[in-house]
Amino acid sequence: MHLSDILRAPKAVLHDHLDGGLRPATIIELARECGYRGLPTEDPEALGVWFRDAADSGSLERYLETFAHTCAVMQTRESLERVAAECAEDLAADGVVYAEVRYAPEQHQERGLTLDEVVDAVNAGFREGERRTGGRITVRALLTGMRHTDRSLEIAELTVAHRERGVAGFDIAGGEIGNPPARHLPAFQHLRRHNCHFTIHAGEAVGAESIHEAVQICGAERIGHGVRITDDITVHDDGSAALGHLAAYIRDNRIALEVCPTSNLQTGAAKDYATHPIDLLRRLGFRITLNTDNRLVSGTTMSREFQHMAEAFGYGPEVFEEFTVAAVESAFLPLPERRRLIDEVIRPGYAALR
Ligand SMILES: O=c1[nH]cnc2c1ncn2[C@@H]1O[C@H](CO)[C@@H](O)[C@H]1O
Ligand SMILES: [Zn+2]
Repeated sequence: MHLSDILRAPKAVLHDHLDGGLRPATIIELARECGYRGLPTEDPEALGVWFRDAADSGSLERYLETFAHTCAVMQTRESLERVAAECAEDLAADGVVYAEVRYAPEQHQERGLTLDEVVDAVNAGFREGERRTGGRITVRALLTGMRHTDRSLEIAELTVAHRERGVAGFDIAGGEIGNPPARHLPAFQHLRRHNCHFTIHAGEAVGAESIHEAVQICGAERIGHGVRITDDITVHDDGSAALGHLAAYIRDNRIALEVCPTSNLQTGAAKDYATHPIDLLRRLGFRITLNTDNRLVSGTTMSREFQHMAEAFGYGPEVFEEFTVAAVESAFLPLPERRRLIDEVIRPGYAALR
């Protein structure tokens, strides 16, 4: 598949962090404006490389340390609005037609913004970005609670309060080790009581038990990463595979895995592209979606993830269409909107490539 076709192919991303995808030049400008002096360099190109290298650490904890620099410059209404608008523009330029972009509102209060002000600013930025791209992209926000803090119930309440205004659901993120999802049960119970969507980062730094807790104890509808579900799968020498009860449950209930290959290589959740579990899971029938996780921190785009997968597994447009349709089917959007995207944008977009 040619690069121009990969770029042109319609894409959907369910797992992209707002604070992991800033333009390096924007970080530098915002740092100057707000007086943040902690950046490792003021050269945009070098800064982009720095993020990728620093995050390429083999550990999720060290990967996450890099976010101190992006969050530091996202503390005002104007900066949040700008970053969100540019996020929508950059995704659209990469051929993304639908995006769920997540961030943790609690990390943007250092200069006195209320949680509602943070959410309103980011939403305004997304609407502005959609407008600038002529409506080529639809963006929804997911509000993230941080696993190591105790504000998840508050963020879940915020999600419910903003659900009619651009917020599609909730997530928890941050260091997985020592912060199991069930610690945030009151947040998930609140969301379920209010019929609100949520996904959970699980099975990235911790194995199948974290995925079990996320799905069976907390009620997650999708799993962020989830690649360590392979702990519950035995592959025999002849290539056949036996699924444990959890793996079978996830597959048989079509619970989407938000797979982010490049991020997994950086955090040590996978060794290399060629042995990344995405292909095994796909062949076994899991609902796979392909995602960026953090475009800046992982030095990636949706097109680059497509390219890596094409090189590693020979995937062509049929597989990318399958991933894209799977993503929209698992999107936190009303069914008619998902159907419209699939029938009017994604299917015709791939047909035009053939
Ligand atoms: O892959 C990941 N696993 C867990 N947490 C993450 C990942 N990527 C980003 N964040 C965390 O989510 C916060 C809100 O967007 C980020 O600040 C970062 O700490
Ligand atoms: Zn993530």
